[in-house]
Amino acid sequence: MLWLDLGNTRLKYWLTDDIGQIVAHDAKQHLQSPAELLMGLTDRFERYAPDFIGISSVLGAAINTRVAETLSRLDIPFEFVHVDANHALLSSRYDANQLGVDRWLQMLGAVDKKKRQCVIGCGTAVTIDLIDHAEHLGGYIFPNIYLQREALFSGTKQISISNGTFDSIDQGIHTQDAVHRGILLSIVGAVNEIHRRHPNFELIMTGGDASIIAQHISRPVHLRDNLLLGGLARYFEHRRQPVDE
Ligand SMILES: Nc1ncnc2c1ncn2[C@@H]1O[C@H](COP(=O)(O)OP(=O)(O)OP(=O)(O)O)[C@@H](O)[C@H]1O
Ligand SMILES: CC(C)(CO)[C@@H](O)C(=O)NCCC(=O)O
Ligand SMILES: [K+]
Repeated sequence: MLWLDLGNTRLKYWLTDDIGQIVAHDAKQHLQSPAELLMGLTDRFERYAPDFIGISSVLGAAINTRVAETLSRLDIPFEFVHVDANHALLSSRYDANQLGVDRWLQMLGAVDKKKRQCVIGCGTAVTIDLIDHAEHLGGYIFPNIYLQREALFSGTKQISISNGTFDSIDQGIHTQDAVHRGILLSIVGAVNEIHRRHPNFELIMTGGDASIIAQHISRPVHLRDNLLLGGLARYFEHRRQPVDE
């Protein structure tokens, strides 16, 4: 199977074998032209000869249409996932027309009907979603640390920080430190506050910046790579052989 994640910044793909093991994967910046990027990848995908392509896209109808046109040339069945607020494995109180399918799939990848869970996605946006025994209660969306830094850079005269590392939440005594530490604290502080408000929810973190953030959380955090991939696989697996759960 071939799995595609068309995110805000990057296109990711995974090829899995019959038992769900990843045999190839990559992530590429798509710079607003994912259909063109995909076009350049079709040779590679053809060589893999997957029997199905499952897709998560948060790029909107116009781009999805162009992606579908590109994939049609491959002669391999493909399907975009749509949020299902009444899914047997995960229901949701969120407006299903608005909920990003990447958030939903990350939750689907993590959901455990016996638990209370807080799924934190650390990609282009940071998302925090609460799930109570397989019911999505709602969540929060933040700009990630780099977007926050860009916002400060472009909205102020005296802050011209465009590089540096996010490695501490102690108070800074230079602009550079104050900016990086303030931004990191905004996310770390939010997660700690979520934990204070929902102490029985297990913290689960995924995405490229998960480890940068997790180090500063005062509670145990389960770092989960590829939650979205897990959600994609679960979604199509469940559809093939629906189980009564
Ligand atoms: N090779 C890499 N390229 C880009 N970002 C990376 C890389 N490795 C780690 N990161 C970190 O991952 C973060 C992005 O996380 P993630 O990969 O989950 O999302 P994304 O693919 O960039 O965003 P989206 O899924 O919304 O397109 C970046 O802010 C960056 O700090
Ligand atoms: C929040 C992001 C940007 C996270 O990638 C994505 O899931 C998205 O565009 N969502 C739409 C808005 C929403 O989820 O309510
Ligand atoms: K937008």
